[in-house]
Amino acid sequence: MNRFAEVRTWPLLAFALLMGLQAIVLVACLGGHAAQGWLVWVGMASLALTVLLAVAMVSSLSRAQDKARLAQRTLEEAIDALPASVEIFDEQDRLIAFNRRLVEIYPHMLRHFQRKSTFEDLVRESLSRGGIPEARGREPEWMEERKQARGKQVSPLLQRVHDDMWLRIYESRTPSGGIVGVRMEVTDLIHEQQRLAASRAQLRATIESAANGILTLDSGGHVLEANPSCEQLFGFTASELQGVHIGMLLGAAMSGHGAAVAAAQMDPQSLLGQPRELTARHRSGEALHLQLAIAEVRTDTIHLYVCIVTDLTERKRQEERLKRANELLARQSTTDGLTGVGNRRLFDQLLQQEWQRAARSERPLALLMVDIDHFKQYNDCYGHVAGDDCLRRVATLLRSCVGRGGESVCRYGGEEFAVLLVDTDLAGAQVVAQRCLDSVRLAAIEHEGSPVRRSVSLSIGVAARVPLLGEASQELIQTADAALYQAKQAGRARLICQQSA
Ligand SMILES: Nc1nc2c(ncn2[C@@H]2O[C@H](COP(=O)(O)OP(=O)(O)OP(=O)(O)O)[C@@H](O)[C@H]2O)c(=O)[nH]1
Repeated sequence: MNRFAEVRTWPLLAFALLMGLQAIVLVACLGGHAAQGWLVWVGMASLALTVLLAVAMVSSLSRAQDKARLAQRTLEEAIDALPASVEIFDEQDRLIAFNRRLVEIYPHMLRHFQRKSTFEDLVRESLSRGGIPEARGREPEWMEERKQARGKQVSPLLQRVHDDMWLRIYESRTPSGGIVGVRMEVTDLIHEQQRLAASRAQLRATIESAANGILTLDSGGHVLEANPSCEQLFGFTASELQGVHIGMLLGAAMSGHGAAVAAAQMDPQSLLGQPRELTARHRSGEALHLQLAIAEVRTDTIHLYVCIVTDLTERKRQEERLKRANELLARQSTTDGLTGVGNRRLFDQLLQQEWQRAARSERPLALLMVDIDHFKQYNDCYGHVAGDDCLRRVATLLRSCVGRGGESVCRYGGEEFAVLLVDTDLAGAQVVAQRCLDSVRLAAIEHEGSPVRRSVSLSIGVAARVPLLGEASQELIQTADAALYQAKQAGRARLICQQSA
């Protein structure tokens, strides 16, 4: 229904009736009934009514025209106010109407729009100006394709025009065979899409070439994507990894029930926060040491996790090797190379450390200064190589006598050993010293040149005390040394105990 130009039919019917009545009157008059006065009156009345009706119809027509003009102006203004361009072509594809936006999009084409040009003329003009970049170099073919598709497109056309402006073009055919076209400018949208595509490509390239493994997980912790580093790290292809739960991947260092429990407990949400170190297994079964950092990505429509996996396996191996080398170095730096017991440096450290500990705890600390008797004669008699061997044997015997792994036996210098006994008073130290004497005696290491007896013997000076805070540890050494001197003086192969002052 046309809301703007409503035409009423009853005035036309009334007009026709009145005209008929007048015709009847006219026929009656001409037929000799002129004398009939009432007939004249009827004729005049119907004439007057006809005139009134005609006047009413003319004014109604004029009002209808005003209404129609108003409606058309409203329509034109509304179409002009649209943010999209509107163009209407008749059935011969001639432009018959367009709005202001079309001129804004193609200001250089105004002259052609006003001339009621055909669509083909307009497109040719655009092509001649190079206004359609996608057609450059193949204008005739492009024109043909465009004509073929004209008004038949199922989805809108996306077209780049002058000044890198992008348009989305909707075309539809009207029932009378014309075409209505609507062009919406989508330059901002396309530029945004281009920027997005560029940054997506950049991100993809970064992920693909990253040295770290990168995994994306769904909200339940299942792998969505894995980069090549991840494939290399775990020995599985990206498609094999897809759908695998993160717990299965990282809890693989365990086996059996433990692994299943760990997998179930490994909720990505619980892994958020500081990067953490985890163990896993390569497809080959090789143990992996990994660092895992997880970030959450949550928008209105997306909820996923991005995991950065760093392979620490080689670094851990190197650290382990370095640790072992350092331990060896530390052991070597405190071990006597000949006998394998502690060296003088270790003895100094131990004495200092235990002296202070004993002072703090007010517990006694004992020291045995052990010297092989007439060792010069031993060397002279059996040679230095045998002398070295004798030193090794005595060191081993001493270690076996002190207990606690014998770690407190140190070579003090030459053929002299020092034995530090923690938490041991003079009586306890005496027992240990006697054990040492007996042990060497029982070993019966031949010593032809000894004036004491025909086997190796020891002289031991024993000292013990509860140290006072701030007191120097040298005091203990001096006392033990003095006791050793006394043992030598008294004929060797014996021990002398001396309570430290
Ligand atoms: N084979 C060997 N001999 C050593 C080593 N260190 C020191 N000596 C020897 O030990 C001997 C110590 O001799 P002295 O200090 O005279 O003492 P001693 O002969 O044992 O006499 P007393 O201690 O008085 O019983 C020296 O001949 C040193 O050369 C060593 O590492 N290997």
